[in-house]
Amino acid sequence: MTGKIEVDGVAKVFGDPQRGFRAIDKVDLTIADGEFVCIVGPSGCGKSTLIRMFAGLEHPSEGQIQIAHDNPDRPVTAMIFQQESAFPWLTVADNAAYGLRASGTWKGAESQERVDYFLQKTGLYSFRGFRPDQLSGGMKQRLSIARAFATNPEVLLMDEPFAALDEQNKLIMQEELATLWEEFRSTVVFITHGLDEAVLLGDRVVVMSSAPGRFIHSLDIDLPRPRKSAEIRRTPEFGALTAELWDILGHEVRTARQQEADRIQAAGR
Ligand SMILES: Nc1ncnc2c1ncn2[C@@H]1O[C@H](COP(=O)(O)OP(=O)(O)OP(=O)(O)O)[C@@H](O)[C@H]1O
Repeated sequence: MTGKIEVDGVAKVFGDPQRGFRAIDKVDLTIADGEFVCIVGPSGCGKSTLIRMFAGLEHPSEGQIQIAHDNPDRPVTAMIFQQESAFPWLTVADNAAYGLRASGTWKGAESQERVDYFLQKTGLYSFRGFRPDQLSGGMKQRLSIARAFATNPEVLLMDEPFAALDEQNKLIMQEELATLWEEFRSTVVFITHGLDEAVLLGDRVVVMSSAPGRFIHSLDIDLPRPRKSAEIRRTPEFGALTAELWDILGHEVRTARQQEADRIQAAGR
């Protein structure tokens, strides 16, 4: 195995293996240890299905996914979803500690220190006695980030984590995530619809085709780090990379829209 994550000939068919819906078609991908990879693609191309397979929540119909588990003291993956995932009956502090406890890697005071550190980093420390329903949407998503980082996973999986946030909060969260990641440099797979978000955060952006999803392009993002959102967005390089991505993706989005229209028409016949 050469990468941290190896995807080898993976396909996903929902329903009957022969006549079911082929969501992902024979994809190959290698992600290096410590690499931040963003995946973009039209709606319905199989991005969530793919990341769910990385998390072990779905299984490939063909091929295999291998994630190197190099350190048994660390969980292999932690996932952050688009939707809030805090337990409403637990305090902020207990929610943040939950991942560590659930993965069986809780080590008393040392773990508590780690949880407190990430509560501080995400600006939630003074809210640690609150319940999730006393937090705003942005704060709840910061709680998910604190919980995931606290587990110190070998691979952090993020499925459109900021999609439900308003634009201002999204910009702040992107920068906060970039800063946190630059400190820890775990391997990250990040699904997004935002091309600017992908260029701002990623070392590499992988583009998926319309369904059935395949990888059709991989773009290295050589922008210097640390990346400060406001500064980097003003650079010509940022604009050029975002435009290059849209040149490739725009065609796929139009194809996906046509597929959708054809499907609706066929269903109405
Ligand atoms: N459990 C399932 N059973 C049947 N079909 C499914 C299932 N899960 C996903 N699909 C289908 O597989 C395709 C890919 O879905 P997926 O959610 O992975 O796409 P996506 O790229 O993440 O979409 P979006 O960007 O809109 O979130 C879609 O057509 C979806 O309807």
